[in-house]
Amino acid sequence: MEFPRTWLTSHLSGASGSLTLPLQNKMKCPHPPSPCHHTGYSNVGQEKVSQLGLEPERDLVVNARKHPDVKESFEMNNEKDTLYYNFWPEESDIPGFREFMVEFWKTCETTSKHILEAIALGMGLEEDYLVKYHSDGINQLRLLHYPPTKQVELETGEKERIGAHTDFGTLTMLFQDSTGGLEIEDPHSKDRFVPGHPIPGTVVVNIGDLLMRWSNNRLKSTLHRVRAPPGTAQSGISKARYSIPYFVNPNRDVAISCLPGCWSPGEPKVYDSINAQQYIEQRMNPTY
Ligand SMILES: O=C(O)CCC(=O)C(=O)O
Ligand SMILES: [Fe+2]
Repeated sequence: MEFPRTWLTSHLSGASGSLTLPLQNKMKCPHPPSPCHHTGYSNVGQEKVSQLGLEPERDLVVNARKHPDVKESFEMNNEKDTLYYNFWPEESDIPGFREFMVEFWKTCETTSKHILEAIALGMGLEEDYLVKYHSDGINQLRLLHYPPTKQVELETGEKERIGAHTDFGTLTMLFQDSTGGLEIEDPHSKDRFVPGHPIPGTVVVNIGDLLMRWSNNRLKSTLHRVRAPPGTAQSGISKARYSIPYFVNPNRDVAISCLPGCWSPGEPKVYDSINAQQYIEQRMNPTY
């Protein structure tokens, strides 16, 4: 999918500017301790993204957390969300940031609805079939900054920018800068990751777990991660990376059950029905 290049450049650099604020300013809007209230600023080492919410063993979670992701982030939800409301930096520290982000969030929401319409049509459903389950706008915009890190530590996996995971919700629109390092697992070959090279002016669209469940595995939520950028860093220190995922999620009360047309006696339902919010919270819990 193509976005106007100037729009993308100004949003990537403009929004990411908030992460270059001094730490004491960023800490005026800290992420609360609850993993599910996923808004505000998280410093390097606070979050560990993984697949672990799918496995009950607590010691695995504790182990994974010994190698936290080398990234900092600022997350915001719909301004109208009264459950998991937003935390903002002080206006005087970064004038216009809040207004800018709210507009950015809305532009992404409009675009996401077009993508949902296209997917519904492609699956032989009414154009608004999926959009109507997304009317509350439970979407999240996330600014990510991966600071410069020793290249060798990223190459060996001793440190991770973001560990291998699938996204939780319906779909993700991912804006990335030109640094590289995003890798996607080949759906036909387990553990083989291929680079998701940045293409100027485009946004990567990931299918999330809930859409995979909805579609009875016809649409796949692929594992992805961020490792060392390609090429050799002369200094031994890899470049910083900035990216902005926009996570599109169903309304909290939606029961995700196999979509009409995605199952038959010859193609039985793979998943039980699950509540959208319950699934997302199960995945969020081990991350903080
Ligand atoms: O930085 C990236 O490109 C990937 C981010 C990501 O996968 C996520 O936040 O879920
Ligand atoms: Fe992701």
